[in-house]
Amino acid sequence: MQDQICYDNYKNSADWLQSRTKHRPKVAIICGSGLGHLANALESQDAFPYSDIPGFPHCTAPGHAGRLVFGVLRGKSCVCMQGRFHMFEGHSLYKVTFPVRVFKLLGVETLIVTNAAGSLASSYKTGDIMIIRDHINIPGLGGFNPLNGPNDERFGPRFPVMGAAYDKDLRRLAWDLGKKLAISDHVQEGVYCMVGGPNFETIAEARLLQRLGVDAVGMSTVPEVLIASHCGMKVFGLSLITNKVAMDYEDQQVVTQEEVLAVSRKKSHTLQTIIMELVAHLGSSTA
Ligand SMILES: O=P(O)(O)O[C@@H]1C[C@H](O)[C@@H](CO)O1
Ligand code: HPA
Repeated sequence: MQDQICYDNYKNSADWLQSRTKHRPKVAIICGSGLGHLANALESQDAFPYSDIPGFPHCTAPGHAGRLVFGVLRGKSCVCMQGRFHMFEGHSLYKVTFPVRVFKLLGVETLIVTNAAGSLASSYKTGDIMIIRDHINIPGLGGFNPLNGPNDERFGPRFPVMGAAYDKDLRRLAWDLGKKLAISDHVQEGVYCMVGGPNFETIAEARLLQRLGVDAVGMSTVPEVLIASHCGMKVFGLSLITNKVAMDYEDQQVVTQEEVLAVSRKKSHTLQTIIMELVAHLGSSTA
């Protein structure tokens, strides 16, 4: 594979970071579009622009600040990606997932992924939070997979099982936290689908995805989850529903990226609260 990344590149990046921060995080959080505010809640921060970190790609998507922030969240040492990399930016899937293997080498055990997504499930409302139960990988079904190419056994097996990628105990904990925080009316659990983007779906594509059992659609997350699961990390994912996907030719609702960002910024508070509570409970008997 032309631009597959070798072990030494991940190691070089991990060593560079370890020599510049005292934090030794067990938890990594990837902040989706408009959700990077969460990183500001970290205490005792050490922050690095992606452009300074060896091997890190450049972040070009709107609403993604492009900084890696180490710090303490609810008493736990964490590392937070304030912005992620997407396939539609022109990055290879190896680059999109580069930070996840760096996190593995830093000692991270749990990956929390977040994203903005459009809903196909008729019961979902804009502003709802969806706990990701499972995913459909449309680029993956077409052969675009960050695990393509020679397998490095130091990270994981050639043919990883993906049927239980989203940790059951963490999903249950998030449900319980939703009840405790009295926000369960806004919490859903469902199937996320990654499409390549950057265009939003046609009406025919939206109808197809709905028939496939997709509850929410976006253009990210799945590559990072594949790499994290491959190397044995626990994974937990949340989608913030920023819009309803148009399903009808008469539908007047036209989604724009400005709307996605505006809704995610406005509604990100609930998502941040769930993540902060979840992190606080990590390591307890239920997580
Ligand atoms: O990083 P995320 O997934 O939040 O980025 C947003 C959502 C879609 O993937 C894409 C278009 O809205 O940007
Ligand atoms: N489709 C794809 N990606 C998205 C959407 C959508 O409707 N909303 C936010 N990200």
